[in-house]
Amino acid sequence: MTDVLSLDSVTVTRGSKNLLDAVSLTVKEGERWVVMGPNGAGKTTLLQLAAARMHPSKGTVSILGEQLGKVDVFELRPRVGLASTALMGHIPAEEKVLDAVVTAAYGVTGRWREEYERFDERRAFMLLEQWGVGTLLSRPFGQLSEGEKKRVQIARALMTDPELLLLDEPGGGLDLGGREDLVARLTHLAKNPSAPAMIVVTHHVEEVPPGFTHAALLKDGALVAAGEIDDVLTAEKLSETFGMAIELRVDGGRRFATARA
Ligand SMILES: Nc1ncnc2c1ncn2[C@@H]1O[C@H](COP(=O)(O)OP(=O)(O)OP(=O)(O)O)[C@@H](O)[C@H]1O
Repeated sequence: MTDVLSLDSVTVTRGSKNLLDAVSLTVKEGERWVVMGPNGAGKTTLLQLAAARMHPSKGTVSILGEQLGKVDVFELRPRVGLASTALMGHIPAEEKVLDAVVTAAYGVTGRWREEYERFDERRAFMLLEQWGVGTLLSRPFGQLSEGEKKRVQIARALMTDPELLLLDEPGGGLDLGGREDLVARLTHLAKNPSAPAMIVVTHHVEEVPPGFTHAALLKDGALVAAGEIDDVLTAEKLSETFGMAIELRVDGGRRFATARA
């Protein structure tokens, strides 16, 4: 299988701090990855690299066969779908939901011309429907609930039919129903063989959709473990990553973690 993303001894330094420290990781076509680690571990930094929105200080990053530093990132970015709260912050509050999705086809976050291709509008609508927010298409984006915004964000990330999909904490701020709905939709997407390779950052093992194939655990910018999900999401490795004794329960393909009493 082809490499979709490859990090080779990647370090990202800001001031005297290494946000990522000698990280090597390869994601192949068809794989579904989850990235976990404590606050400040470097998860978002990793996704920013994968989205061609940051360059490494040391090491090499190759995305879809193109090496960062040797490629025009503006040509590469539409091939990678990114959904993150930071990106969501760039969508103007008054932007209509449909436009918030359509504009991804043009690599912008605000509607900047009156007429978009009908094809793009149809695709945006189809994606909004798929993510259960089709009825909101005319609402201003800023008025949506957190859960609705998350789904619109994912629809937006899929707009360009990306070869790599990156979701940064898609379950953040969702209520129980919203989280379960998201997990079900991601499970469905993960099972689709024509869906892009995926990397999902999450804080909670409960949010890991069944069917995800790989996991990476980060701590202080370094990888604790990376590889097949059952080898990585273990009580022992989660305990090491989070610095506390963790008990893990697996039930119906879902995982549940608590502190060991
Ligand atoms: N420009 C910067 N200069 C200095 N430190 C930074 C900079 N950007 C991020 N950091 C720090 O780098 C570390 C990693 O940040 P990152 O956002 O990648 O972590 P994260 O694992 O996504 O955290 P969280 O779970 O809290 O979202 C954090 O300690 C953060 O404060």
